[in-house]
Amino acid sequence: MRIAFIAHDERKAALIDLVDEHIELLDGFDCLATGSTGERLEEETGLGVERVESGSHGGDMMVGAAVATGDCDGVIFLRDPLTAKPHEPDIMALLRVCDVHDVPVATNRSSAEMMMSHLAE
Ligand SMILES: O=C(CO)COP(=O)(O)O
Repeated sequence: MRIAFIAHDERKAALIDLVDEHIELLDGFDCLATGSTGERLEEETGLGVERVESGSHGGDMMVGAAVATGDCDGVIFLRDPLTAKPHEPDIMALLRVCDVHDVPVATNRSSAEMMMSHLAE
């Protein structure tokens, strides 16, 4: 099971909380994350992740490529819904490729919790 984690700066604390709460479950998974999200997850939760570029530098597209090639089984992407991002097209492309390949993608804490509960079963 390979899961990708991404959070915009305003949502990183929420993602860290979520990962912390499910750290035992996640330890058994292969985890992928965009640059600063991965750095903070490693430092603040101890979760081992494969880090790709920051979202603003192509990281969302790298996660999208993993989805397209069947190398990613789920994406937790806590987006900031209140701030426009210069790399919005990359974000939309990632969400689209998840839909194209029917890979679950959670974009807020509640849906991410549901994905975690499902993975725990
Ligand atoms: O910008 C991002 C997602 O669009 C996330 O990138 P970082 O994890 O490097 O902050």
